[in-house]
Parts: sequence; C-alpha cells; structure tokens
Amino acid sequence: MTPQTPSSSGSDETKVPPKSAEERLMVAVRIRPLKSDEPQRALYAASKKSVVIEDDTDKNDVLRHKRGADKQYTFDVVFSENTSQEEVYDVTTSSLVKDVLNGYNATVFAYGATGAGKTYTMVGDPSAPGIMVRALNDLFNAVKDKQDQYSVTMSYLELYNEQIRDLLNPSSGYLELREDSRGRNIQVAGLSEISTTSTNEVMLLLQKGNKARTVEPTAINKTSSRSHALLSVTVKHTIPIDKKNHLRMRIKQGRLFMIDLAGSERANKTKSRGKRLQEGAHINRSLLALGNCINALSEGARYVNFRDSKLTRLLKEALSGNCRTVMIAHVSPSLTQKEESRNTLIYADRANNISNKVERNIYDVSYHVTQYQTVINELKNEISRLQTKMSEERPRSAAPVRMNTTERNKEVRLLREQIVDTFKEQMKLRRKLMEIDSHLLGLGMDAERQHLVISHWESRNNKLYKNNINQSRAQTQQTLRRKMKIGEGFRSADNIGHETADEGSDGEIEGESAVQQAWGELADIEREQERWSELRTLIEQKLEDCRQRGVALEDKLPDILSSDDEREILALMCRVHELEADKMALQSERLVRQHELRRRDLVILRYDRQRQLCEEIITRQRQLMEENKLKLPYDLQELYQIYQQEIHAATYADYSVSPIISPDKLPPISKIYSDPIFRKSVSTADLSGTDGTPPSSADSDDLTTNNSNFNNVDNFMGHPVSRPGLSMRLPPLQPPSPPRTSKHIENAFDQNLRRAISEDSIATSKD
Ligand SMILES: Nc1ncnc2c1ncn2[C@@H]1O[C@H](COP(=O)(O)OP(=O)(O)OP(=O)(O)O)[C@@H](O)[C@H]1O
Repeated sequence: MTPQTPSSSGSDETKVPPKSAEERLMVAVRIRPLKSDEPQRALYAASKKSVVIEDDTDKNDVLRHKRGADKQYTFDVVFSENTSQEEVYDVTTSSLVKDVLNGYNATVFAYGATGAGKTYTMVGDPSAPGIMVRALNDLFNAVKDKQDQYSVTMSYLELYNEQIRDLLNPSSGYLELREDSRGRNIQVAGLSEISTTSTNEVMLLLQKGNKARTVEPTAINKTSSRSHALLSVTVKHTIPIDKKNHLRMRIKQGRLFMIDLAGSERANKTKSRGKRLQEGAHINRSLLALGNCINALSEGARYVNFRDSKLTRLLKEALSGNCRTVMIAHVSPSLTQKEESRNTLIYADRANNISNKVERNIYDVSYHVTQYQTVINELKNEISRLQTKMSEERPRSAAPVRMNTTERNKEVRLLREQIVDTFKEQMKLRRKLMEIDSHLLGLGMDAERQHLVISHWESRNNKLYKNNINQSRAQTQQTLRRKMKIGEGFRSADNIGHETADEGSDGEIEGESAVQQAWGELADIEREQERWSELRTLIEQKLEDCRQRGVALEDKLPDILSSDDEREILALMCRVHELEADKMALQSERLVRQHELRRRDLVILRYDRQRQLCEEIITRQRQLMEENKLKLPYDLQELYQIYQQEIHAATYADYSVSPIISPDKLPPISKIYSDPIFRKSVSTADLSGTDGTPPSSADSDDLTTNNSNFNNVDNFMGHPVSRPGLSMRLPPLQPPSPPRTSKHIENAFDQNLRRAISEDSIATSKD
C-alpha cells in the first residue's frame, strides 16, 4: 500500500493546488511498550508499514497451527514501541500544521482500546510532550512575528457521557451541539474561543484543560481518560488585496482538530462498577457509532449515519468533509489485550479506504465583513473574561457590611445601569465604525470603478500600458492632469498615448471626456476617503475610552457586591454579550453570502463577454467563408453542429426559468441569416415553416450557389433540436442591423460591469 500522507503545501503561497482534491485518510499505528506486568507479547511491528498479530494456537499442533497463521496488517506507517514522541509528531502532524497555516482544515485523532497509549501520544508528559503541545508550539512559532496578519483562537472541549463540557471554562456547565437543518455547520454553542498569540499562555490553557478532564483509574489504566477530548485551533490569515487602502481582504482560514478519544473497554477487564460502568457504556456506544461510520464510509455508502452520537457528529467533517485527516490507531503488544488490538487494527484497516475532498479555505471579503468578525471575537473574549470572573472565588469585601441593604441595592442598581450604558455605547460606537468602514468600502469601489475607466482608456490608447503598467499609468495621469489644469479640452489634445487612436471620432471624444471625468471623480473620492478616515480614527479613540470606562466599572464590582449578586450581574452581562455576538455572526454571514453572490455575478458577466466575443468571431468567420465560398472541413461542420445543439439545449433550459428568452430564438451564431449575403435569397417563409416545423434542408437549398451542401446552413449546423412540448420555429428575419463590433460588446460589458460594481457598493453601504 502506498502511503499517501497528507501532502503539505509548505509555506509556498504561490503554489495553488487544484481547487479540491480527493485525499485518502492517513492511517498510522503506534504500538506502546510492554509493561513489566505484561509478560507475554502477541503483536509486533514487522516493518515500518506492517504489524503482525501472532497466532496463539498451540505451535505443536501442526494441523491447527497451519490453519491459523499469523495475521499481518499494512498501514501508511507503523510506529514500533521505541518510537519517540518527536518522530510520531513529525510523521503524522507537522505537515498538517503547515497545511493549516495555508488555509486547510486538518484533524489528527488517536483511536484504540483503553490503556493503549492514546493520551500519551496526544498529550504526553512534561519530559515527552505529545502532539497537542508540539503542534501548538509550531503554530505559534510560525505566526510569532506576523501578529498583525494572523489571528489564532483555540477551544478545548470534552465529551463525557454524551455531554459536552468546556475544558477551558469547566464551570460553564453542559453545552449544546448545534447544526443547521442539513446536519452541516456543526457548532458548540457557548464554547469559549480564546484568542491568544502567546505560546506560554496557550500552554497554560492546555494544561488547565487537561487538568479539568475527567480521568479515573481503572484496572487496565491508572489514568484512564473517561471522556473524548477535542482541541481545536483556528488560524486566520488576513492579507489585504488592495495594499493601498486595506479595504478588501483575502482570508485564508485553517482549522486543526486534535482529538484524544476515550478507549473502548470491556467491563469485566476494567472491573468497572457503578459510575465507571455507565461511563464505559457511553464510551463504547459512541465508539461503536464511530466504527459504524468508518465501516459505511470505507464501503463508499451513499448515506452515512453520523447522528447516532455526538462524537460522530463532531467528527463528521474530519471523516467526510473538507479535511485532511490522520488517524493514529493505538495498540498494546500484550497478549492480554490481543482481542482489543485486533479490533483496533480491523477498524484502522477499514479507515484506510476513506477519502475526503480537500480544498483550501480562501475567500475574499470586503473589509467590513472581517470587521464583524473582529467585533464578534472581541465580544467572545469579553464573555470568556466575565465567565472566568464568575468562576473565580472572590474574597468578600467589607463594603457590603458597611452599607445597609437599601443603600447597597441602590448602589448596585446604579453600577449595573452604568455598566449596561457603557456596553450600549460601545456597541453604538462599534456599529458606527462599521458604517464608516462600509462607506469607505463604497468609496474604494468607486475609486476602483474610476480606475477601470482610466485603465480601459489607457489600454485602448497606449500600447505601453501592457508592457509597463506603472510607467504608462503615471505618464497618462501626468499628461491628463496637466491638460486638466490648463483647461485644455481633450478634443484638442495631442495624441496622448502616441498611438493611432482615431482622432476626432465620436468614440474617442466620448472616451476622453469619460477619462477626464474619471480623474476628477477620483480626486473627489480621495478627499472623501481622507475625511472619513479621520472620522474613523476619532471614533476608534472614543471606543477605546469607552472600553476602558467599562473595565473600570467592572473592577468596582467586587467592592460593592456580594458574591451572588456579582455572579448574577456577570451572568446577565454574558448573556447580553452572547446575544450581541450571535446577532453579529448572523449579520456577517448574510454579508458573506451577498458578497459571494455579487462576486459570481461579476464572473458570469465576464463569461458572457467571452461568449459574445466568440460568437462575434464565429459569425464573422462564417461570413468570410460564405463570401469566399470556402469549403468547410468536415470536423468544423461537426463542431458547428455541436455548438448549435448546445445553444438550443441552453435556450431550452433557460426558457424554463427565464421568460425573456424565447425558445424559438435563433442562436446568435445563426445571425448569418440576417447577413446581406443571405438576405438576398432567404425570406421569412423560407426559414420558418408556418406550422412551426424547422426548415428542411430542401427548404434552404436556394441558399446555395455552388457548394450547396456546405453552404446549406442546416446541413452544416444541423437542424435545431426539437423538444417535446416546445415548438422550435425559426424567428422572423431581423431588420438589417450594423454588425456588432467587439467594441460594442465591450461597451455593453463595461456598462454591466459598472452596474454590478455600483450595485455592489450600494448594497454594501446599505449593509
Ligand atoms: N509510547 C509509550 N511510551 C511510554 N509509555 C507509554 C507509551 N504509550 C503509553 N504509555 C503509558 O501507558 C499508560 C497508558 O497510556 P494512556 O493513558 O496514554 O492510554 P490511553 O489509551 O489514553 O488509555 P485510556 O483510553 O484509558 O485513557 C500510561 O502510563 C502511559 O504513560
């Protein structure tokens, strides 16, 4: 079996992989060392890729021994007992870390029976840190000096008895798993997402989380994890697309899940009773659900039931979504654990057949969409801070004793009102900031539009433009500005681009006045941008002041409140923050969708332009052929025919949704019918049967002069495809119209493009 490790794209950002690639799950097996109380071995690594379970039949019983041979399993990689933590990390996870930095999702999960070494691999100990510590370390080192571009957030949860607990904030109780109606977009509501850029802080958080995890001794493992633990780190890399004004951003977002599953166990072996027994049952049930999913996925089932347990719902993306996944199956070499090891290897072997579609999460968003995200992150941070405050045991202050109840209540009310007011003001200022950003975005788009007009003009009038954009642009700009200054009309301008532009032609005059206007507007836009940027700085300062006031007020709380009051207020504030964050998340999601739709509109417009140009070229070429009575090669005839069918098929499809396109509209290529050369001999009656039937080749025989077969449009274009229920009539002849030049098409395209851009700016500024 060829190992197909999750290929790392390294840090080379120019290498853009295919949009989405099918990738097989990587399966590694790690064998833990035998313990002193495990005298007999049943399993060993036969090579770097294979593991053997020994047959335990009596070696002297020749017949039975022959029947039950040792069983060998092959995997992407097998780690023998003495493999170091570093090697395991390097082979399985270090490339995933690079992938995550490049915008991919990745998961590494440890699977296996209880006591097989999963927690050792994932968490490790201080002298031999495991994958989680090493991965976090590498991630933070990679972004250390680029904190302005990267944001890193982490969360850590445990799934214990089918209940989700936040390991970074254990006092928050059980959390809910939410997903949309189609079972996608799975999220844990209320889970703290801590954003940090400090490696030390993140290590402390990890330690804190590990301490909070439910661990109990069992007969098999003194430190048996009774829960599944999921550590998630999200890395967001924001790169300005427009380096000048930072209004449009490209975001690469990758997420790394590191999962330490609880181990499957047999109650009689673990000697579990009571609570332990119940835990074991839950663990086994969720692992059984995981096993079922692995089975179904490995067999290529069309429907896989992820809904059987929370574990499988949480792992859905890793097993069947957009994610590079590595499974590290753990086995004990001990004879006493042979059956458990065999089961693990069987599942690992099946998992080898699972593959995922992996693609990079890169999207372009306008600045204010990222702003929403910033505000949401800030609110989430505040929630975490307040929650930590709530869980801290505070010494009771002397103040409540000094004050009587009425005084204290009055003071508490006042403080609460002040805190809520400051929060409201903060939200108002944040929204104001977003409005300003939105306006700046609109201005940026306006500027882009003007640049489009200018560069269009430049490209038409200045050949240098393509070879040396900057020089050419600066040159054009300088010349135009000089002319504007001295009030010279563009009509009388020299040939600015030193090119062969048609001086005096209507199009040229139009173009010149448009470019003059564009420069004027650009100057206005720049002034506006400056004004709004100043206002933004002012509001930002106000927001910072307001935030400081809020923190100062919160700090007053311990002096005035008894612990219960304080908790109540903090809980209330958390709720308000949560609601605001949820609202913002919804708004930003809506914006992202709108943005995506608008982007697609632009792409469609571009395709449309290409299509129109192709039609123009084909029609003109056909015209030339007709005029010169050229014989059409057979393959070209065929291509025309396919094209004709394609156009009819598209027209048919469009007709069902769009009332604008009539089914009997002749495809643009057939514009040839209206060309003078045809008009001479073709009449409407010739082309369109009154009964709505397509014209036969005999009907159009008159069209031909010499090469009747080749010049007969239906012969070489094929008959229009008739569809049941649709009468395919050819349209009446169009009155002769001047041929549409590519310039006309471009103008129409530019108008559409401009419309789309201005709609975009209107929509964004409304948002
Ligand atoms: N590769 C290894 N090298 C040295 N010691 C190991 C190794 N793997 C596991 N151990 C030791 O074996 C014991 C059990 O390991 P661990 O707790 O990681 O198992 P587990 O699979 O997580 O079990 P459970 O599912 O019950 O939590 C621990 O004392 C651990 O230190």
